[in-house]
Amino acid sequence: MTDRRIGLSPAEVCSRIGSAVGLTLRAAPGSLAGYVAGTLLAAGLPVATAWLTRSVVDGLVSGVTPRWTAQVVALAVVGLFAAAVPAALRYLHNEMERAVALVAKERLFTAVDRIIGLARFEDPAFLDRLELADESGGRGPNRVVDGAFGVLGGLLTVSGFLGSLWVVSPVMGVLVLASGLPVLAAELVLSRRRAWTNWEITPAERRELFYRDMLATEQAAKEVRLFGLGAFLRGRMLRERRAANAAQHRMDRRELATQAGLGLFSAVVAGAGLIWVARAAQGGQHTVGDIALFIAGIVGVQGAMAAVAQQVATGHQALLLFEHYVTVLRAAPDLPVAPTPAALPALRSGIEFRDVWFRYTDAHPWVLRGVNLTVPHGRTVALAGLNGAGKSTVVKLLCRLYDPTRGAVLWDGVDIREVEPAVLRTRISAVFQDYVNYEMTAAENIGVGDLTALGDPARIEAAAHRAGVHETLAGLPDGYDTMLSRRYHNDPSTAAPAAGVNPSGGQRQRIAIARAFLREDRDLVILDEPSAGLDAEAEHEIHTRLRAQRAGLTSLLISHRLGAVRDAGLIVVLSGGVVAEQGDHDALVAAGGVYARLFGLQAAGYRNQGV
Ligand SMILES: Nc1ncnc2c1ncn2[C@@H]1O[C@H](COP(=O)(O)OP(=O)(O)OP(=O)(O)O)[C@@H](O)[C@H]1O
Repeated sequence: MTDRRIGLSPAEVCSRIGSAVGLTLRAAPGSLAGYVAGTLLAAGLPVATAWLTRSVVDGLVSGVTPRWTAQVVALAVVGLFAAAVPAALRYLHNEMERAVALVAKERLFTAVDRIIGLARFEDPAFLDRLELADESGGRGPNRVVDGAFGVLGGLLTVSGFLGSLWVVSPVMGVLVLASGLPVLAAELVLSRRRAWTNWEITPAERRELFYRDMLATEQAAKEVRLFGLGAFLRGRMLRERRAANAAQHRMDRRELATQAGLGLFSAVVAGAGLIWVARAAQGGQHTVGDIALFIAGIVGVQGAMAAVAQQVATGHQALLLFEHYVTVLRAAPDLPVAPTPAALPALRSGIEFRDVWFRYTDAHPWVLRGVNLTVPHGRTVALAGLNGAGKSTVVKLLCRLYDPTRGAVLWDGVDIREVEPAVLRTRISAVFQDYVNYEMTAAENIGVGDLTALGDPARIEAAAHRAGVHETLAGLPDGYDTMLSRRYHNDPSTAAPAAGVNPSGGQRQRIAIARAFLREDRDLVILDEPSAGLDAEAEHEIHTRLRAQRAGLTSLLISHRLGAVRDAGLIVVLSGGVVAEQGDHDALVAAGGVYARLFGLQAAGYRNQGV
């Protein structure tokens, strides 16, 4: 996924055009049919105008007949179509664009949802590609369709006008056609360059978005104001914009120079042709109608050739961008999936880390260096250790958000890599250290823990009760339907939408715990710092509830407050990437190691405060 190549082989071009047309056909078949018919009709209209003009002009010179009158009427009808078709095409185009964008987004984010682990979301090149895929998936297919049928229509116009030129001078026809080839080649080079520029500026544009968020979101507003970061962040944001602008400016200059050169070249060819035909007409070789036809022909061929080149370039650029979309859609799984996944019966014996080594990438240091650890069925294991010891990493490996670099995580002896990741995850309930605050209603914030509970207020309230947050949520302006965000209204269509609220840190933590309570029937409960933001009373209360909740369940508890872990049947201390100590509280205190030192420090802190 980190491939930054820009370019497609002819086979890839055909396959991508097929994908884009297929996507459009599926999303908007009626609009596509109308658009193709309209494009081809629009292509024939200028040629029909030129030929009819010639006949009308010659008819005027030679005398008015009923046939001449019919030609005048036909010219007027063609004019009517010429006026109406572009507007109809624009309408159909917009219809197609909206329909295709919807289907493309659905497919893109279904593919993103299939990503098993987290590593891809930490790969800047993938994130750049995803950004372009989202952008090009919406408009890309339409541009490819525009390009493909625009080229077809353009070629139709070119051949029609070539016929006109041929009548007057075959040599001139060939010359004008040949003069279009450099235009086509130059436009192709430009389109490739523009696609590269888009790829090149995406990192700057993503960083610009980051600074924009820092400047305009409530989460960052406190620190930005207190630390006076506004000008600093604004400067950084504008620096990224300037870098992107500079790349686009270079591209625009290149395009301007190329197109000015091409325009001059076309003008010279057209001027030479005009002088030649005017001289020939003076010599009596051509009629007035011939001259009119020649002028329309040369302008038409050059205009249509330029339009074809432009369409080829736009289509080519759209294809190159569309490639990002196709690449994300067809990406190989980020973590290996077993061809025939093993069944995952209810946990009976326990979960084992067997000689697990792990680093986030080859460029990162080892976090775990041969961890051997067992979480026995029906028991609570507490994980302790200093900041950065690897406790949350153990949690991520358990949920298979990464695979061990070496060694294995076994569920009743079955390597979790052999199991369907979605099945494994249905067996786990978790409160992550960096749990999510969903900008949704209170009920939804809890209900996302188990989507089957979303329409079941009784279940949601029961979970909130147990997390000790029911009174708070029931007392909100709209009860459980209150939006837990002040950035969005719940229902903006109502005359006075209820105000959203920002829960306190501890309330949010209780909501995250309620979410985990919804999944109480799972085999494994993971609690990574579940009470870090709670006051002492709430912490005591929550731990009592969690203890009751965990009774008989298999659980992994991480907490820096060692008072909260002392009751765990087994306490495991991670240090230096290995299990440095393990045992129950008394054994570890007696051993006088890392745990005893940390516990002693915390206990002394409380004693010194006279508690
Ligand atoms: N996604 C990541 N990519 C690279 N390194 C990471 C990533 N996540 C964590 N690390 C590194 O791995 C090490 C272990 O981190 P981890 O979060 O597992 O520690 P922890 O024991 O949970 O710490 P804490 O007590 O501070 O929560 C740290 O050095 C951290 O910088």
